[in-house]
Amino acid sequence: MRTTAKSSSSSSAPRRQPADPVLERVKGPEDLAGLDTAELTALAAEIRGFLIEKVCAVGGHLGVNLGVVELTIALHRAFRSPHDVLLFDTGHQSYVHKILTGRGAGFDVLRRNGGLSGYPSRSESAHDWIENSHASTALSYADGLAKAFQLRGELSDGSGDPARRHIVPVIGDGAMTGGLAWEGLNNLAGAADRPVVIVLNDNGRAYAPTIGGIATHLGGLRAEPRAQHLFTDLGLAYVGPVDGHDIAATEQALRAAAALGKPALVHVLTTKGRGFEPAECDEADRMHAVGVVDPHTGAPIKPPKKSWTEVFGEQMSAIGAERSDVVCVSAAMVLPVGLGEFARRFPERVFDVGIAEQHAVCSSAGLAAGGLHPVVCVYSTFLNRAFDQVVMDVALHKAGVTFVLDRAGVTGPDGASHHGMWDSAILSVVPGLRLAAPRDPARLAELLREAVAVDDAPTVIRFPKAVAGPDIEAHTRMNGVDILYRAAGRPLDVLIVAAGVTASTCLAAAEELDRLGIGTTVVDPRWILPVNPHLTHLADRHRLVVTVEDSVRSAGMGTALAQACADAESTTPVRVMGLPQEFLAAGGREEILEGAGMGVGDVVATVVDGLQAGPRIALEAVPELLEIPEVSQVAETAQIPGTAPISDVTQPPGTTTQLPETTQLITTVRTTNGEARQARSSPRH
Ligand SMILES: Cc1ncc(C[n+]2csc(CCOP(=O)(O)OP(=O)(O)O)c2C)c(N)n1
Ligand SMILES: CC(=O)[C@@H](O)[C@H](O)COP(=O)(O)O
Ligand SMILES: [Mg+2]
Repeated sequence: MRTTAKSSSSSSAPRRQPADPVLERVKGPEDLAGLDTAELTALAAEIRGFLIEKVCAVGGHLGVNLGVVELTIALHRAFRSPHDVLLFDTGHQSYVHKILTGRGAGFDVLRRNGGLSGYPSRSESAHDWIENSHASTALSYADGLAKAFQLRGELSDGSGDPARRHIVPVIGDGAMTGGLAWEGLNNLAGAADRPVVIVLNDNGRAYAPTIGGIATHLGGLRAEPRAQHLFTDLGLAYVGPVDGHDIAATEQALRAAAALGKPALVHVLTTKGRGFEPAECDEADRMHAVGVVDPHTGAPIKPPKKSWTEVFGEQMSAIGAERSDVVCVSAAMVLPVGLGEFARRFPERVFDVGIAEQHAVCSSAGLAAGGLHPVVCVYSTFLNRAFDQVVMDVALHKAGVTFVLDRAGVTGPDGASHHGMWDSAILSVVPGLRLAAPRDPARLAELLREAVAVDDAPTVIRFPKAVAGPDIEAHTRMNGVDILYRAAGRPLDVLIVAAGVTASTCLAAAEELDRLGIGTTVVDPRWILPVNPHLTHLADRHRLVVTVEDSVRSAGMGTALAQACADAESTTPVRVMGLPQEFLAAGGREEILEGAGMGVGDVVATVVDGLQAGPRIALEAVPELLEIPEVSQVAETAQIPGTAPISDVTQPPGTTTQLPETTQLITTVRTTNGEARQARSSPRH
């Protein structure tokens, strides 16, 4: 079957709603059955108007969903969800599905804390079988479900038995560039007795036009549907290509595929951004996803401030001009990761490999072996997929590959799957790997250059989805550790170790702690993993260490430092602050950080609590403390302009830090000859 794409009548503003909107009559997918052709056409227009109005107001995946309006209506007419299983790959195109399954009212709080998720969500609806957002998974889910339903006698066999279920994964052409999709396809195609209806939503783009042989092949099928094609060669029935904006034709194709009783692929052609002129004309990505934008022009409402992504893009471009051996690798996200300028200036040195993070990493090991220095630019959450390649193909081979992880830490509206909170944990176990977290734009520039200078190990730079704040100058740098704050005239009560952008929170906390009379030192190790050995020396000099990082606290910089301190027989307690080992919901970045106990007040409270709970030494009882040689060494190197050197603020004999409560008075100290010794002092009341 072949249909011709209708020309789109696009608008640049929400359409006026008719007096008796069809959409209001559609409370669930079952209400679609009774609609005639004119009503279905009106419904599609109303849904488009709804999407433009709502998504422009709150932000979200606009162009993506405008492209699947008719396809989603056809899917819900051809199949009986949730009895039949609709699986939206990546899940960013599920807005129309949400509208048709009774969730339209939630769009005012789309992607907000407690609001409607931007992706399928099982807690929202029985119509959502999976809650994905990482691409290329739907065919594997479909394969597993088909096997389960077959064993349970529930899988459709094409006979039309209403008790049996169809499984219908909907996957984009971009997602088809991911290796996992082909692993799923291989299994589906090899099981002639497990009919699954694969819907390939081909709009020719991921963000940018889809790359590689698959894209070429799909383009060939668009031009000449009767051409030899690999889907039938693999064993799948092929239906299409069909105009995905023609509801009747698409529904008919879906029904035909379902009746075959064997695995089939329906090739549906759609236009990303369909019906909204600013999106249809947007060369970059057809307004794939937007912030809050004008519903008429598509222009951002607030002029965006310079983001970490932009700072990185500028620096990367400058490095590209300095070093002809530096190349960049992106997994279908050249513009979102900030490589636009680099790509414009050095097009031959940017490789878009498709949505293929594993391949991005492994092929970068090849680029390094070939004498280049690759910089792999991905969102933090998507690196999870390529962990094995980081370990085996980069680290084991001592390949000089730099990873730049955008969207590290709390991201915000995309919710649980998109927070880049696992990178430090998984990378902390990779031998030889160095991980840096810049606290400000100047450090990003500096660390990126340090990273690309390493040619015998993986290096990683992580930064968040946020506005890049002002530079925070250090008072001094000691053995690679930046000393950001040292309370003048106060004892060495607490060492706060700030990872990357948590520096500003820690500095605000230090000022508050100063008001409480607590002697605080704030340092930024810049390279947060592996642990800089100097940190354990600094830890030794303080009564308490508090580490702060915007990644999961159970394994990262803090736990590594605690372990290093224990290995060095330091008795200074280490309190680790970071994100809980939980899936964090959507919301504003600051809101989520506060909710996770990562605010200024939380740092202050942790310090106060730690000092109250930890060991206290009245120094007259332990005169050896003052003889520890490193103290004077620290004093030599650590003088901070405008503040006292660290040795000057070490407590003189006979003094104690003024904290309000009675505390434990036994501790182990290291003496000048390196012995660990238990020291007792009399309680202070
Ligand atoms: C593993 C992974 N890498 C990157 C992304 C980011 N991403 C989201 S949508 C998208 C493009 C998807 O293209 P396609 O599957 O064709 O869907 P379309 O947006 O065109 O409907 C990308 C790269 C992702 N979600 N998952
Ligand atoms: C679906 C997906 O993974 C991307 O579209 C992602 O939502 C983009 O996130 P940003 O908006 O942070 O670029
Ligand atoms: Mg696509």
